[in-house]
Formats: sequence, structure tokens, C-alpha cells
Amino acid sequence: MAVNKDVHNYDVKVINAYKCYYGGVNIINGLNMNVKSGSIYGLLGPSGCGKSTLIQCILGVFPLDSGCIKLEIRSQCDIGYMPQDLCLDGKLTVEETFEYYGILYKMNERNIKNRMVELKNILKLPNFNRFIEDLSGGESRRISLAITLLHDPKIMIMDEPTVGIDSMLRHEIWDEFKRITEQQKKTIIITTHYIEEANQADYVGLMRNGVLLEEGPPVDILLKYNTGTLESAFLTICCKEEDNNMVHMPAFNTVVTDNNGWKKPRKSPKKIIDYSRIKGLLKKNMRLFSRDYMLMFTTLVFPILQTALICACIGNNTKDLKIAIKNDEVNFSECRYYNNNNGCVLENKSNQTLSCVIINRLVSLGYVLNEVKDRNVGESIIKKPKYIAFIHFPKNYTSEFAKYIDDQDNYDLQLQPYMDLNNHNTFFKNAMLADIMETMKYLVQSVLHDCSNNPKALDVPLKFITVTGKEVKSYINSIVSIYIAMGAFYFPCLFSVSVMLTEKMDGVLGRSMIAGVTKMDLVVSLFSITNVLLVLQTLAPLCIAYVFFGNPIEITNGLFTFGVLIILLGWSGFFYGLIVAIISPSKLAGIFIINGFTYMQSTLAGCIWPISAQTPVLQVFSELLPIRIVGSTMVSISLKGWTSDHPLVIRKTAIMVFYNVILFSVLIILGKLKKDVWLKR
Ligand SMILES: Nc1ncnc2c1ncn2[C@@H]1O[C@H](COP(=O)(O)OP(=O)(O)OP(=O)(O)O)[C@@H](O)[C@H]1O
Repeated sequence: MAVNKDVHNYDVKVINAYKCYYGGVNIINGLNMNVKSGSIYGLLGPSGCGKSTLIQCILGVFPLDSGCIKLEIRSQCDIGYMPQDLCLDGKLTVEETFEYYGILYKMNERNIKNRMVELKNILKLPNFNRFIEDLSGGESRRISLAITLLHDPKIMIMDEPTVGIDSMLRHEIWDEFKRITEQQKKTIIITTHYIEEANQADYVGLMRNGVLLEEGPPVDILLKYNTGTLESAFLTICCKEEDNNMVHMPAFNTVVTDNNGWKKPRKSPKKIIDYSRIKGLLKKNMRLFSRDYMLMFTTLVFPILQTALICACIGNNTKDLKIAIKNDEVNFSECRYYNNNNGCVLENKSNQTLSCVIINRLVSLGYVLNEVKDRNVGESIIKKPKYIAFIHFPKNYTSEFAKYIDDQDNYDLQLQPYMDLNNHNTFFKNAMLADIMETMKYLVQSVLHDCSNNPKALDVPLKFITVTGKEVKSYINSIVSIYIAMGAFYFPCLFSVSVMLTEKMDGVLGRSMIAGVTKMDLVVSLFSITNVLLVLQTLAPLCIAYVFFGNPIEITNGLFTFGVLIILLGWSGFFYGLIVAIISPSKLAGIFIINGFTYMQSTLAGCIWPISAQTPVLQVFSELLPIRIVGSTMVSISLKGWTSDHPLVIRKTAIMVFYNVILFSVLIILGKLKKDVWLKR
């Protein structure tokens, strides 16, 4: 029973604690620690001995492998924590930082304001309207300390609070610590490298290799080891420990200590979602977003620019492709004066020049024709990538052509025009070949017409009827929806991964979590912002693609599903970004992963080359990619007029809902498996 009575004198008690990171060595190695209520406890020890790890365990960030930690608190708000690093958003002002943490600690506006003024006087804080990123090291440490004290918590845990603060102010801060512990019965745990500073603490714990070698009031320790300073006492203790060659039991030999009369930690359970915390997060994130011009540019301006550029560049007729010409039949420059109605080529009196018909036709299609001196020059010039073809028209081409029609057996093939092709770019080559074939057809039709024959005789004996996609005129019309789908996936993904990883790497997330924010609060607040951004990110590109550039779109009730699919795709991008943020060791890695995945999807989605050209196995994979699923359905809705009740539209929408459920579940599972998922290592 004596033990139970003792319980009430302590705010923090650690009993036989063990902790190691991911199967490594024990960082906390059978540690016992007793922090009395209303006292200052100085936790001392060399760098790397496990002080921060112990603090994280006390805060509940990491669970112990075994042992027990008891905190005399009612809720998370009873603890104030100051991390070793700054862990504050540089782009918030001092006032906004106070407001954010005040909201998390459930303080009202007036309380926050009053407390800010109080703390300003005690800690000599800088102006409230200054940005954190503009403060000096010492000033920002003082803000960090003030945030810890803001909600007047019962227990304050501070990791090196006085680092970087001048000795005068350090002295004043210690006086303030003493005042609040004595007058308000607060409990303070401080880690410090300045061992002599800890003389002012009520108790000190000397930690080494994951255990407390000594614990007690500084005066008692000095007396016990007969030294004048804590530093030499610590050295003596360390030497003794080495002499004794103390061995600590490994974690697997220990028993979870919950049988010493200790109750489970008295903490009211944290709500998984809390409206006021979400409000605080939303306010903070909106402020940060509105000040991050690069992020704003990439998430809001980029989608507009990208759509405009794609519509302006893709699918237009290829222009200004260069063709080298040598025309021995007629002076090249004279072709421009050539009149089509020069009579039938089969008649002797005709002065018809077929080479000019072809030349003028190619010019009218937008090709740039440059005359070369002779055939040798033409054949060598074609090796340069600037030229896609060299065409040579022999002398008497037209009259020989007329003879050929009359007497094919005696036709000299040398008298045919010939063409050298540059195959550097098969797309250009094929486009030009199609134009040349069209031109030749036009030529023969002209001849037939001039010779009073029926030009239609040359038509393909097949009737073409366009059933769907009548309005499709250019390649961009067929793929613009897929590009919009790409943006709908990529930009929410980019937003979630960059916001989460920036905050994680700056330690802001970790600090917010300790202040009470839950993973669900985070997801909900970011999800809300993402939805607003998603509407802007897709509405503007849709207007540009379908209104400004006039890409065809069928107006049916399928357009409702068109919108739903974009939102579902945006959500999957958002969840995917969060998953990447969990598994990425750095922001750069996270951005690389999402860029790589989106790039792969864009390549396989069918807008660069049809999926039917892929190998069967790859086709199955490509058809399952989110951008492909949504993009191809959007194409069918916009060009084929598929309605919302079309079986494939329903099926693909269901697949996207399923994807979102899967991604959200993965997010939850990863969050449960990796407890320290939002913490900077
Ligand atoms: N999340 C983590 N995962 C793996 N190892 C970790 C992690 N955090 C700390 N460590 C390791 O645990 C050991 C103790 O680190 P800890 O930060 O607790 O020491 P410390 O006493 O606070 O040091 P300092 O005084 O320099 O801050 C170090 O070797 C560190 O590399």
C-alpha cells in the first residue's frame, strides 16, 4: 500500500523500460525514472545515450518494447512539449503560430492573446507579425519555448530548451521555470547539454547507454560522490560503471511491469476526428499554401498551361517540313505562275506540266520546298535531319507520262520522278507519304478531268460512313480527355506528397501530433483543401480544352459521370500521394516516385500510342491504370456520347470507387503498422 501512496507524488514514472528501433540494439535499456510533481527534473547524458528516445516514449510517440510509463494527466493538453529542433512552420508569423497551437490546445481567442502578451514579457519574444523563417536562431527557440508554455500545461517536457539562447536570458528562463514549479506546482523535465545548468534543477538523472546511472537532487549527488560539480560526479559514475562492467538484461528477458501497484496511464482517449483541430489545420494549411508561390504555380497555373500547350501543339498538321526539289522539267520558280487549266496532257498541243501540279499541291499543304542545284546535292542534303525528302522530276516528265499511258511497254523507268526519304522520324515520313499519295491521286484526277474523263473513276470503291466521333478533326480531339485525366491524377498527388513531406521533414507534423492532432485530422483537412484545388485544377483546363480550343464534346447525361470520374481520379491521386509520403525517406524521393508513376501511366495510357499495339500482358496492366480507366471512359463519353447508364461507364466508375477504397485502406493499414509514420527520423 505504501507504493500506492507514493504514486500521487509523481507526475512521471518510468519503470524498467526497454526500447529499441526496428530490431536494433536497446536504446532504452531497463531504465527507471521518477519525476516528482512540482519539480524540475534535469535529464543529463552524453549525445546519443537515448534522452530524446526516452522523451518520445514518455510522450507516447513510440511505445515501449517492455516496461511501463505512468503519467498523471487527464488529457494530451496536460503536456507541453518542446522538441530539440525548431519544428515550426517558417512561413507562419509568430501570431499565427500561437493561434494554430492555441486552437489545437482548445484555447479561445482571448486566452491565446492574453497568454501571448504574458509570454512576450517573460521570454522577450520578437514582434508577433514577424515570420518564423525571418527570426534569429535564439528568437525562434524562444518562440518554440513559448509554444510549449502557451496552454499552461501541467507537465512540460523540453528537449534542450536553452540551446542557442544567451546566458542572461537562459538565467531568466530558469528563474521562470522555478517560479512556475514552485508557485503553480508544474512539473518540468529538461534535457540539457549544459550539465552545470542542471544544478538549478530539483532532481537530476544521469543517463548513459539507455539507463539512469544516478538519480536525485544535485546536492545529494555532489555529496555522495564528494565532488564540486555535476560534471565530475558524472565522470566518476561513468568510470565506476565501466569498472563494474555492468550488464543490462536484454528486452526479451524483461517482464512488462504493470504489477507494481501502478495504474494504466490516466488519459482521456483522444477523439479520432475533432472539428476544432481540423479547423486549425485548415487555417494553417491555407495560409501556408497562399504563401507558397511555387506550390501555387505548380498546382494551379500548371494545369492551365499544360492543357493550353497540349491543345495548341498536338494534332495540328505538320507545317514547314522541308523538301528538297530538283525540277529538270521546268524552272522551279515558274511553277507558281502555272495555271491548272492548261489542257489535256494526252493531247499534243497541251503545255501541261505535271511536276508543277505536284509542287504547287505540296506547297499548298504547308511544305517548304527548296530547290537544289543537282541530284547529287539533293541526295546528300537529305542526310540532314532538317529535310524529310528529296524529289527529282526528270526532263520531259509530263510528255513521257503521256506516252506511258499510250504505250506502257516502251516506257523508260528512268524517266519517272523519284523521291529519297529521310526516315529519322517515322511519324513525319508517314505523314508526308500520305500527303504524297494524296497529291498523286489529285494529279491523276486533274489529268482525268482535263482529258474529259471522269475523275471519280479513281475513287476508292468503298463508301465511308462515320458513325461516331463525326466532329473529330484532329488527333488532339481524341486524346484531350486523357491529358485532362492525367492532370486530375497528378496535381492532387503532387499537392499531398509535397505538403506532407515538407511538414514531416520540418518536424512540424510530429510536433502537431504531440499537440493532439490525429492522422485522421490530417487526412480530412488535406482532403478538404485537395477537393477545392481539384475543382480549380480541372475546371479551368476543361474550359480551355472544350470552350477555348473547341474540342468536340457530346452533351449527354454522361457528362455528370465525366465529372464524377475526374473527382474519383483526383481522390486516388491524393491517397496515392499520402501513401508515397509515408514510404518516402525524403521529399525528393517522394516527388520522384509520383513523377515516375505518372510518367509511366501517361506512356501506357494510350495517348502516345494505342494500347492495342502493346503486348497482351502489358495491355492488361495498362487497362488497369487509373489514368487509362478514367481517360478512356472520358473519351467515350465526350466523343461517342456514352451516357451514365452505359454498362462500361458504370463498370469503370465502380472500378475507380474500388481503387479509392483500396488506397484508403492501404493508407490506414500503413498508418497503423508504422506508428511513427509522420515523424522525421
Ligand atoms: N527513429 C529512430 N530510428 C532509429 N534509430 C534512432 C531513431 N531515433 C534515434 N535513434 C538512435 O537512437 C540513439 C539515441 O538517440 P537519441 O536521439 O535518443 O539520443 P540523445 O541522447 O537524445 O542524443 P542528443 O543529445 O545528441 O540529442 C542514437 O544512436 C540514434 O541514432
